[in-house]
Amino acid sequence: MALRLWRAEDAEEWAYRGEGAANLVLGYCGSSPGLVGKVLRVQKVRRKKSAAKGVVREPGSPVLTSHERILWKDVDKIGECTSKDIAGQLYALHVMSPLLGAEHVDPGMHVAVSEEFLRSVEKNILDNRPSWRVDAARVNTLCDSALLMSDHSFFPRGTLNEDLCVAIEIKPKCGFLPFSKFIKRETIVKTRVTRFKMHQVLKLHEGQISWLSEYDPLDLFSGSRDRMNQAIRALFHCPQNNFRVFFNGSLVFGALGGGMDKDVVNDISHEKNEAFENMLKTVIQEEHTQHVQSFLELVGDAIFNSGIIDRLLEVQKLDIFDIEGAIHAYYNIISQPCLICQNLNDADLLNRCSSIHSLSLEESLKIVRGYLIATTAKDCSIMVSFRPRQRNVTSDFGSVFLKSTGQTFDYKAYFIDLDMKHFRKMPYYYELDQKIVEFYVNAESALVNGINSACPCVAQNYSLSLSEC
Ligand SMILES: O=P(O)(O)O[C@@H]1[C@@H](OP(=O)(O)O)[C@H](OP(=O)(O)O)[C@H](O)[C@H](OP(=O)(O)O)[C@H]1OP(=O)(O)O
Ligand SMILES: Nc1ncnc2c1ncn2[C@@H]1O[C@H](COP(=O)(O)OP(=O)(O)OP(=O)(O)O)[C@@H](O)[C@H]1O
Ligand SMILES: [Zn+2]
Repeated sequence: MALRLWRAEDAEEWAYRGEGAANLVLGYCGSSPGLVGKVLRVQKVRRKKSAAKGVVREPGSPVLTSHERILWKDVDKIGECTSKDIAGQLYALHVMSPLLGAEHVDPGMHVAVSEEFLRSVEKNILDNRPSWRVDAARVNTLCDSALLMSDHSFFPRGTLNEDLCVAIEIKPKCGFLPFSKFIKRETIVKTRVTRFKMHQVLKLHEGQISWLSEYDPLDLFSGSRDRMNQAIRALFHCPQNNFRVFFNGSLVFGALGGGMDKDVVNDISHEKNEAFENMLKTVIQEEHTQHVQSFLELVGDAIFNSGIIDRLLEVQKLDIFDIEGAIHAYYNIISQPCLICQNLNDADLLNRCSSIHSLSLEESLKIVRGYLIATTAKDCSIMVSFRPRQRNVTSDFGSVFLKSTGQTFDYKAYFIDLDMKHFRKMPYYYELDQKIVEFYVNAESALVNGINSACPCVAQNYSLSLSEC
């Protein structure tokens, strides 16, 4: 089945499921037994190429650049890969899965697809895609393969209650504060305010969001059940591209296509979304009207019990030096003068950074590898699926007991989007980091100096949260 080339007529069996910046995901709606319960992840290509986001590659040439082949030389066969899907699959399998736990990762398998299949898919799903995603990128119809993976919004077939499954998706982002000695005095705020919080302010200013989220990744990663539940409630309140809920594979809460869904904020005690409300009533046997609270409690408990978030934090922390340290190792690897050191005027810091420049190539590679792996872990998502457990039926899945209703649920937790982050993006990562921090520091001091001197969009949303810093 997997080796057969998929043709235009096969496209009808695939429905739009979602997308991020780089890939589009389709859910299988046909009846072929080998494909039921699968999703297909197809690559997109940006309509406008930017220096940071992509390079044009000759067909048949290796996917990895020469520096990336050195960086990932220990990953079997990845250097020779001429297909992005295969390279991505090898990276998820050999780099991310051992770190995050094979039981939480499905690296998928690649399947051969024809150009006509991809063209038909693109045409069929066009109306389901958010328009800003359509404007930004289209299906890469020149790809000859795609990635077939388990659909994490379902439980595997052949089990009871197979048509009742709720799944949540969380993009947790970075869950710790950096403490690297390479962080400049001007950006030291990074050691006390999360990247997520600072980035929100820039996103608001740039019109990517309309509200500042109160979600604090430090709560989700805290290891405290109460703080985790608080994080889940904040995600529910303002989901942006960080929280979604699916019922039997269909989105019932949050924004489709990774959209920021600009104007959505939700009230836990007064749910207005009918599809979500109906789903909750089907699944949560709550006599009162506390369905949302009970559901969020269930999500928090399952994530807490699974330990998945602790695993993720460990991998994120492979970013030991922060981008302000790792960038120097990048310049060692490309054997070029360090543009960061050239512009530093703090003698002590310069001295510390020069210690990185005297490291060996192997040590520099280790720093950048750690940084890039951590970047994947800071950008991936987790999907947790639930179904009510049948009485007296044994189950291979984890279980979570919902105190407020006395129900027991099976759950399973998986990571998605474990793509390799590109070495050539290191200078971009540095620039974005500085931009986020600089904007936040300016917004903060403008607010301290008086609300009127701050940019109006930030002032409106931001004055409340400033006191927390
Ligand atoms: O840089 P960040 O933290 O904004 O993360 C980017 C994400 O933005 P977010 O802030 O989560 O909305 C961004 O997500 P959206 O497109 O905003 O949904 C991508 O995941 C991007 O990854 P890539 O370009 O596909 O490799 C992400 O870029 P990487 O930094 O992970 O490469
Ligand atoms: N295995 C899966 N099962 C069910 N749904 C999935 C699966 N993989 C992805 N999805 C859905 O498709 C969406 C897009 O997938 P994914 O995050 O892999 O895209 P991406 O382009 O790599 O994202 P990013 O913008 O972070 O780079 C996800 O947000 C999720 O809703
Ligand atoms: Zn340097």
